[in-house]
Amino acid sequence: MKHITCIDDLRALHQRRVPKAFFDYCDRGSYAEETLRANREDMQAIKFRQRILVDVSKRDTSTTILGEPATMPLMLAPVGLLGMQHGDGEIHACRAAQAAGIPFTQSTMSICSIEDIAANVEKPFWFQLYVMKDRGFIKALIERAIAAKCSALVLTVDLQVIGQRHQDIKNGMTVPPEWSLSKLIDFATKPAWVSGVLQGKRRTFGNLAGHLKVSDDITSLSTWINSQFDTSLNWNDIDWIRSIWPGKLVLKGILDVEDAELAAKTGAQAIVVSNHGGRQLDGAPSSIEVLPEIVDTVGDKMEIMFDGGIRSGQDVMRALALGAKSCMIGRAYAYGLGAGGQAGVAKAIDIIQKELLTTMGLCGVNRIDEIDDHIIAM
Ligand SMILES: Cc1cc2nc3c(=O)[nH]c(=O)nc-3n(C[C@H](O)[C@H](O)[C@H](O)COP(=O)(O)O)c2cc1C
Repeated sequence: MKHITCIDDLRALHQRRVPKAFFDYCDRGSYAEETLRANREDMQAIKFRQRILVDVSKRDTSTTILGEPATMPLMLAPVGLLGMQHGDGEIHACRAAQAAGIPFTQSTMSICSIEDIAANVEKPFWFQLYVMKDRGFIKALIERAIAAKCSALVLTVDLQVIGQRHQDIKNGMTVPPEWSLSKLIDFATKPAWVSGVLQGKRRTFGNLAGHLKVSDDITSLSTWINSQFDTSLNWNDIDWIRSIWPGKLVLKGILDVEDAELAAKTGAQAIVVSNHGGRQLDGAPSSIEVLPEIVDTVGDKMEIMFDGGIRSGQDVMRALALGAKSCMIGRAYAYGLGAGGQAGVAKAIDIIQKELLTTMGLCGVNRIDEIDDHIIAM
């Protein structure tokens, strides 16, 4: 990994090492990808004030996230199917996060189960929940997260209806998965990926397999999932979740100031300002565009987390400057996982931390809590 100097390098390596269908699943967005692009373009439009001759010899990225110490204001976002980017991907990503001293969030749609991860890592991790129609299964899933000592529940609220990703359909990432000669040839040219995934514990949805009345193969479980997204889900259901989950609750997928105000009344400790990485409502604003207004409205009532378009420490600095307390990365670490397993995720985190430290120095700040909009060039 010596010649890997930035997240784009990890992305290029991921693209070379992992079959196209899985790389595209990670990389692309919904419909015309306007929101996916806006996440990056609006981020890059924010410019820093370069400050000089400030003593920046005591720079430190440490902070707290949900009241727990963290080495930097960064978390690994829930990303589905990590175990298809690299065998046992969820375990590798969680280990890298814990070694770096930051939280890892497991997706409901992961390949490893909650129990697989808990048995293979040293510290508690966060669990992300999609609420399905089968409330008996969801209750049991929350109870499994409690039993595994997960330290926060991240309830994703922006996926009642699924945005279409054209490229997934073209690549046969469908239910049932489509097999073509070109796909088989693609797999055959990625032997390291194939052997890694074959050596992994599972090749299906680990949190679902063995817990439903349908068969455990990926096609049956995908069909079940597609029939289970609950379009009737609403604010009242949060009380039901809170009656089962006693711990810290984070609502992920808030993009509108009115929703942020409603979220602040639920008793959740935090929200993630997010548009699901441009994978859901295409034409929605970028997360960074709406962040300041949401911070102004509810920033004193709950912890504001941010995601969408972060590919560098500079981007973390931008989100913090606009009021986020911490940031999640999705693709940035998934590229690392596809590029090189646990070492690749560790590299992604290390790149972002070093960039953040340097950017702090060049903007004349030493501590995370000194970062605010005074570092932005207006
Ligand atoms: C491949 C992929 C799968 C994802 N799966 C989930 C998921 O299972 N649950 C969830 O809440 N968010 C999911 N997300 C959204 C991420 O948690 C996060 O909001 C998004 O990736 C942030 O944008 P970024 O990729 O630009 O950092 C996924 C994102 C990607 C790229």
